[in-house]
Amino acid sequence: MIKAAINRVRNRFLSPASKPSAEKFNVVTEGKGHILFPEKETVFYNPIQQFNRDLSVTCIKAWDNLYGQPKQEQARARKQNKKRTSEGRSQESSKKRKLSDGSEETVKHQQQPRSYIRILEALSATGLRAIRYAHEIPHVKEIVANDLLPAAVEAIQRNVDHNGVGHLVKPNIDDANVLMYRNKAQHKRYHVIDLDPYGTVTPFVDAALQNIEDDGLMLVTCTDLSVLAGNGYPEKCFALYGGVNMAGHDATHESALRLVLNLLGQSAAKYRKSIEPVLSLSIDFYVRVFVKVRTNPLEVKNLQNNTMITYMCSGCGAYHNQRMGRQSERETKKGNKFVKYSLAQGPPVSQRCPHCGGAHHLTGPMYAGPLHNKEFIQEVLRINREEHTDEVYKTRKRIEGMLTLAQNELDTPFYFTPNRVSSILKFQVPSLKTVVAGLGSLGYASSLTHAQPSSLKTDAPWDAIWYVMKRYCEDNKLCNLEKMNANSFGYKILTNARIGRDGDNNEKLSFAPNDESARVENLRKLKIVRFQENPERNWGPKARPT
Ligand SMILES: C[S@@+](CC[C@H](N)C(=O)[O-])C[C@H]1O[C@@H](n2cnc3c(N)ncnc32)[C@H](O)[C@@H]1O
Ligand SMILES: [Zn+2]
Repeated sequence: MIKAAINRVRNRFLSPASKPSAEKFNVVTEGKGHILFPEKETVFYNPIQQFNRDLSVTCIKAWDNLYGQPKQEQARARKQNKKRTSEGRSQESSKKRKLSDGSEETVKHQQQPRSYIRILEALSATGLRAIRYAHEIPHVKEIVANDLLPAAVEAIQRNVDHNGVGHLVKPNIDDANVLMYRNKAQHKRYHVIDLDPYGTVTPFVDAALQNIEDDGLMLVTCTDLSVLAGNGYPEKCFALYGGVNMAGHDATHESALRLVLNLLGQSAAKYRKSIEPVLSLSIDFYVRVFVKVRTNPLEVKNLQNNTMITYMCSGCGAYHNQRMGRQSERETKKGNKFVKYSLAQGPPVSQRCPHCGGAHHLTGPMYAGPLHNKEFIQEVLRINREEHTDEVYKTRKRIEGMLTLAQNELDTPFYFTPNRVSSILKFQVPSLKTVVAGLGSLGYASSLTHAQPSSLKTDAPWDAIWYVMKRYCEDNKLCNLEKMNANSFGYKILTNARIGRDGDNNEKLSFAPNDESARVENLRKLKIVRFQENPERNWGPKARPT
């Protein structure tokens, strides 16, 4: 039936006699793929997304090395053991080899990794991504490049032919959900599912989660940042993602990531599956998350505790996270350990912010756990450094920069921008290293974030952040209370006697360089490339072609 549909499309748009000739088209090369473009653009292609595609190639390779191949090997070993046991032979998988001096050497049998990876690119447009996966990722067995539009599938077929990857890439015309549910019915699963839609991914999540192999990698883009990170559509954000973003706050881009992960985690739980984010990035005008999915009812029980709501002060930006549930390890009378799940207690804050008196806004629920798996990032960075070149991977430096930042991020949710908090207190912003040193002297860790330049993640509570900022202002005689409006949030913070009441902190606080500030400074000195070089004019999300 699918073949018939493709043939229909092929016959309609591309008669067999009219084999594509490159002269009729402009050729665009990206990575190792070459795409033929008709002069009149009818199918979606955005060159700015090369970063997304370069990164995705590298991440799938990392997934293959860390999880895919080891799992294949385990399965193979299990199969071999079963076979040997049933044949009553020795478990040793080795052979004797005669050496020239007549002695014997034991040779371990090393199996070469076989091609096994099945990839589904559910929303493929030109097929460029699928074609690049075919050219650039080892151990690929099959890639389905699917799109709903006949013109897109015609382009995919043309590009597959032009690239000579017909043995790997299968163009398919279908609604992505219909295709994934049909696959499910036929017990056909994919190791990697890539969802790169216009706008939100929400309509495709349920089907994809049911169509992925255990321990498979799901790659998800959302470009609807006006909803996920803007301040105009809280109701739409809630409807699509089951939570509200931190509108107007510097950390709204991280809350966008956490909302997408919330959607994935909540949806997966319905099918007794859990997600593990291995890399979650806020990039230019979109978010891209990479999650490992597995059937694991025990892990699903952690979802409640791994979900939080966040109270965000509309005055000074202080935030307070509250997990939706509690869990603790207990022991039965017989000494058997078990986990007790219970209700969270609250509210953890009052209606008004204790620092500035501003109103608390409720945001979330959203994902509360770590955004990345550091081992995974390390492998992506290794591949990027050792196996890729600038010639093919034009965004290689940016991958290095962004992932180095991500790798060094603290796991604690959100961040603040010293620039913003200084403007609330109305004094000139201290350097990042000064703020980090101050927090470090009180025993708190800090890091940069990939999501926002000149911003700090810290495990310090807001009491400590405001205390450090206030003391810096006082010690350097920068405060100008007389000139401040007594109703302003800054004035209220500077005159708030509660902040810094802890005498211990008063003595410990120092802005002299320390290990924390040295670590953050070293990272800043790496001259990290966060933004894509030479973006084209008016670059950004692209509209659907008409
Ligand atoms: C943003 S583009 C994909 C870009 C592509 N992944 C790349 O890297 O260049 C989104 C594509 O999804 C297709 N699409 C939209 N809704 C769909 C659906 N329900 N099923 C299948 N394809 C769909 C559109 O025709 C469009 O080609
Ligand atoms: Zn406040």
